[in-house]
Amino acid sequence: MKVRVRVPASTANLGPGFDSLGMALNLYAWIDMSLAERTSVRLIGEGMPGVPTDKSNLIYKVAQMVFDKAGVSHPELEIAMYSDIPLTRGLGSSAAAIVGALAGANALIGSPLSDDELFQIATELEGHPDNVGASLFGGLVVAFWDGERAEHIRVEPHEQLEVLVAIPHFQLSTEKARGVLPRQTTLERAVYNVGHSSVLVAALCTGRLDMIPRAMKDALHQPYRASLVPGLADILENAAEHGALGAALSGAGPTIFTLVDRTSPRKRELEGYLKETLGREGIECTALWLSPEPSGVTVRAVQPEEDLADWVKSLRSGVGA
Ligand SMILES: Nc1ncnc2c1ncn2[C@@H]1O[C@H](COP(=O)(O)OP(=O)(O)O)[C@@H](O)[C@H]1O
Ligand SMILES: N[C@@H](CCOP(=O)(O)O)C(=O)O
Repeated sequence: MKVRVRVPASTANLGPGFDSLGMALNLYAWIDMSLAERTSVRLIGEGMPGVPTDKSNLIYKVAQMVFDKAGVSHPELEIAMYSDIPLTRGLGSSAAAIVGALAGANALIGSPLSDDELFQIATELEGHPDNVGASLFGGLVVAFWDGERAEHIRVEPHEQLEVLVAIPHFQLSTEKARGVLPRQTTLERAVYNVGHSSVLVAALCTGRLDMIPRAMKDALHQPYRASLVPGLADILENAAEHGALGAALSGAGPTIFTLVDRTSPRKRELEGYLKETLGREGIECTALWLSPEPSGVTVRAVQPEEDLADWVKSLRSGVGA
C-alpha cells in the first residue's frame, strides 16, 4: 500500500496568541509513503535544501514513532517529498513535516491512532500546539498545552479573510527566534496579551473584522524578535494605514503575515508597502497572496506505480487538485 499525504502550511501566533493560535494556509507539502525492503528518502524539487535523505530524516523518524506507539514493526519505508512551504521562514514547515509523517504512517498501518493521539505526539515534538494544530485540523486553531495534554478548538476561518505574506530571502530558525525571548515577563504584558488574544479570537469567531486592527497586537514576543527582522516594527505599526486589517510576525519569523479583507481595493498598495519597507532595510522578499485553508492534513491511497513527481507536474499544469 502507498499513501499520498497533503499537509498545509500554517501561520502561528497571529500576533498576541503566542504558542496558542494557528491558522492553516493554502500552501502545501506532499509526502508519499509506502512500506519497503530498504529505506529511501527522495526529495522532489529545490524546496528542501539540506534536508537529509537517510534515516535521520524527520519524516522517517516521526513515522517510526507512530509504529512504536501502535506496537507494530515496520522499520523500512519508501518516502518521497515535495514542498511549497519554504523552510525556516515561519510558515510551519517543520510542523507540516511532523503532521504529514504522523498522518501518513498512521494510515499505512490501518489508522490505529486517533487524531487526538496524533495531536498529542505532534505537540510534544514541536513544543507548542499552534502550527501542528493548524496543519492537522485546518482552519483557525485555538489551543493550549500544559506540558501533559494539548487541547484545541477549531474555528472555521471567516470567508472574507485573505492573507498576504512577505517572505524574506533569509532563514531564521524557530530555535534562534525563541532564544531571544526573556524567560519572565511582567503582569502588564501578560494582561495585555490575554486581552488582545481573547478579543482577536472573539472577533474572528463573530466576524467582527473591524476589531482586528486593534486586537492583533502583541507585547510578549514581537518586541523582542523585531531586531531579528529589520522593518518588522515599522510594518506592525503602519500596515493598517496601507490596507491591512492587521499584521504580525508569522510564527517565529522572518515571514511577515497580514490579514486583508478580500474585497479591499488596496491590495496592491499593501503589497508595495511591505516590499518597500523591507527593501529599505536591504531585505528582498517574495510576496504571496494566500487564503486560510479550511482542511487539515489529508491522506489517500494511491497505486504503487503513481509517482509524486508526476503528480507535482500535473499540479503545476493545473490538472491535479
Ligand atoms: N519535509 C521535511 N523533511 C525533513 N525536515 C524538515 C522538513 N521540513 C522542515 N524540516 C526541518 O524543519 C526545519 C525548519 O523548522 P523551523 O526552524 O521550526 O522553521 P519553520 O517550521 O518555521 O519552517 C528545517 O530546517 C528542517 O530541519
Ligand atoms: N509559537 C511559535 C511558532 C513557531 O512557528 P514557526 O512556523 O516559526 O516554526 C513561536 O512563535 O516560537
